[in-house]
Amino acid sequence: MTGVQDDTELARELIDAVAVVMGSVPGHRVTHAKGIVLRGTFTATPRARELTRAAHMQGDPVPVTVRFSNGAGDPRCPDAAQNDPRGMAVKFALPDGSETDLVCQSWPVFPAGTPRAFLGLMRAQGAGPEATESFLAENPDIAEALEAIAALGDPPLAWGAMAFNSLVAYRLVNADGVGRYVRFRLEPEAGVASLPPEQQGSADDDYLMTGVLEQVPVRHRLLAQLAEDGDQTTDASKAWPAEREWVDLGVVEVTGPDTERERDGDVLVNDPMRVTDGIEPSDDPILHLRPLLYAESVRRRT
Ligand code: HEM
Repeated sequence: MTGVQDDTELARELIDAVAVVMGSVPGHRVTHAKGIVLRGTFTATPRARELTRAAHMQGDPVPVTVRFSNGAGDPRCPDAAQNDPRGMAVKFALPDGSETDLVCQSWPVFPAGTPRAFLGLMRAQGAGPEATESFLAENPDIAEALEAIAALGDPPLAWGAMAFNSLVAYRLVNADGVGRYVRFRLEPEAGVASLPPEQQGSADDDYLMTGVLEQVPVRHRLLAQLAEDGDQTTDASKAWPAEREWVDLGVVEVTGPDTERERDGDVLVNDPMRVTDGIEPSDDPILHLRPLLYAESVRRRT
């Protein structure tokens, strides 16, 4: 049995281990240290409100704050880094003044299904290639997830050419109280494209962050993959069968730079457990630990 104390300790251990692997720099986010905060709108499709009664899914446009980020812990990491878990976090401003967050990353699956398994991987990677090799030999599921991750085309051509996944599942609940488990994906309207290999060596260190300001408006469709009865909803390291239906919930349109957040001591936190009525967290243990992980990161960066 685990308690709040155990989870807080686990979060601290995990942050310590991740900081080594991700090259974290004190005073900055432990991961996803380099990013750009933008603003825009989200407009839901009619299909969205059939699945959820969430306020931003009823069809009227709502303002959003979007942060695109590299995954590394170093705020100076070059944007053309390989194998980086990049992020797109969307904060929706709801009509009642509250917020709901969607936190997605570029990997197709998470490497491990539980916080302890991920801690094992981080400690092995932190110890070096030999330790990693024997850890992966003992954990074939994690080795398999890492293969799926390595197959991703990285780095992207632009933020508007990359797809991002929630990986963890949520339950959408509609006005009749009918619930359905989903995983979210933000799919670029312009299509997915990688930076051509011949440009990777010469790309500007900030080409993603500065490029997006010239490319706005940038649009991502918010898709929901529908689970079917019997699909597991607590292990983000396992993809659902490819034939599961994808539903178009609406469009996130980024229109320009945000001029308010992260100034004068403002702390922007995107929390995957901050969800409004009509969206419920699944029982995924990684999802439930993330507020503690992110709070520990905030302690170290503020
Ligand atoms: C489904 C799995 C996960 C996804 C999709 C995900 C995605 C993200 C994204 C997109 C951000 C940037 C948020 C922003 O721009 O404000 C972020 C932040 C962060 N993530 Fe995760 N993450 C996941 C799991 C984890 C795990 C297991 C750890 C373990 C240490 C972790 C550690 C962090 C930390 C330390 C931050 C910085 C938090 C802050 O200072 O605000 N994440 N994550």
